[in-house]
Amino acid sequence: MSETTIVVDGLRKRFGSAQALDGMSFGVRAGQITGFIGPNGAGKSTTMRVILGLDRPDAGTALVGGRPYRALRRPLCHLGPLLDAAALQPSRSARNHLLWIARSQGLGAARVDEVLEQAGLRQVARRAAGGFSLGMRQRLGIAAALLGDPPTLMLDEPFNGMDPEGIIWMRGFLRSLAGQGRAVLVSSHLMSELQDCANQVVIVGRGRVIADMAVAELLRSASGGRVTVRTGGSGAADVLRAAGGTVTDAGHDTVTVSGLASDRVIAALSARAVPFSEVAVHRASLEDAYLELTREAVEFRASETAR
Ligand SMILES: Nc1ncnc2c1ncn2[C@@H]1O[C@H](COP(=O)(O)OP(=O)(O)OP(=O)(O)O)[C@@H](O)[C@H]1O
Repeated sequence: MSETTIVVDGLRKRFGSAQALDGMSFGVRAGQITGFIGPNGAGKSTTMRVILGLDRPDAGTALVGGRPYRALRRPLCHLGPLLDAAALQPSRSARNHLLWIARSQGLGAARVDEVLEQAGLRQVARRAAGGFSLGMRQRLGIAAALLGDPPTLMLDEPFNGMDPEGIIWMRGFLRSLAGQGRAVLVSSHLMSELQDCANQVVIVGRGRVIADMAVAELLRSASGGRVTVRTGGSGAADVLRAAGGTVTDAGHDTVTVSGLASDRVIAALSARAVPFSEVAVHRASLEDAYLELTREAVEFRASETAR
C-alpha cells in the first residue's frame, strides 16, 4: 500500500447554523489522483482550508506528512495548494507573482522558470496576470503549487473556467504528477471532469464521506449487474425469471434483467429457443454512479432551502 500523505480524521466545523463538516475522514495516497467530489456546499473547500490551517475545526485533525500544515517550516515543499486561482495581484506579471511566492519559501528564480515551463506559461510569463483568462490563472495556480516540488498537491476546482483543450491538458498533467509518485487531491463538483483521470474518489455530502473507493470499483457497483437483451420473440422475460434473474424492465423488444451474468442469460434464452439479437451488459458512467450516491445529499439540501 502506498504512503498516505494527507490524513483527515473526524473533522467537524460549524458556521452559525450550517454544519459544514460533520465527521469528515479520509486519506490521500502517494502516486494516485484522488477525486474529492460532492455537490455545492458539501464541505470540500472547508476541508481543504482546514488542511491548510486557514480554518480551525471544532473537532478532529488534518495532518500533512504526519504534521499539521502550519507546523511545517517550508510548507510549500510538503504540499502545494491551489485554492482560489483568481486570487492574485492583477498588475504583477506571472513570473513576478511566482518569484514573490518562491522567495517566501527560500526558493530561487531558476525554480520559477521551471514551473512556468511545466505549466505551459513560458510565452506569457512577463504579461500581467490580471489579463489572464481563468484557464490561464488555473495554470498559474498549478505552477505556484509546484514551486516547492512537493510530494502532495491539493487543488480546489482546477478545471473551473478551462476550455475543453485546457481540461484535456490538465488531466494529462495531473496524471503525469501522479506518475511521478505524487499524491494529488483534486476537488470538483462534476464527476465527468475527473473521467479518465482519478484513480480513487472520495465522494462527500453534508460534511461527511459518502463513499471512498477506487474508481473501477465505483463503476462496477453502479452498474448493478444489469443485462439488457434485445429480443424479437416473446417469453424472454419469463425464461429469464425462471433462470433466477430479476426482470427490472420489459419493453416491447427489450428486457433488462439483473442477477444473471450475460453468459447465463445467453444460455437460458438459447436453451428455450427464444431468439435474441443483442445482449448488452449495462455500464454506468462515472457521472451516473456519482449522481446515484449523492442524490440523497442534494435532496436534503433542497428541502432545507425550501423551508
Ligand atoms: N466562511 C463561512 N461562513 C459561513 N458559512 C460557510 C463559510 N464557509 C463555508 N460555509 C458553509 O459551509 C458549507 C460547506 O461549504 P463549502 O464551501 O466547504 O462546500 P463545497 O463543497 O466546497 O461547495 P462548492 O462546491 O460550492 O465550493 C456550506 O453550507 C457553506 O455555506
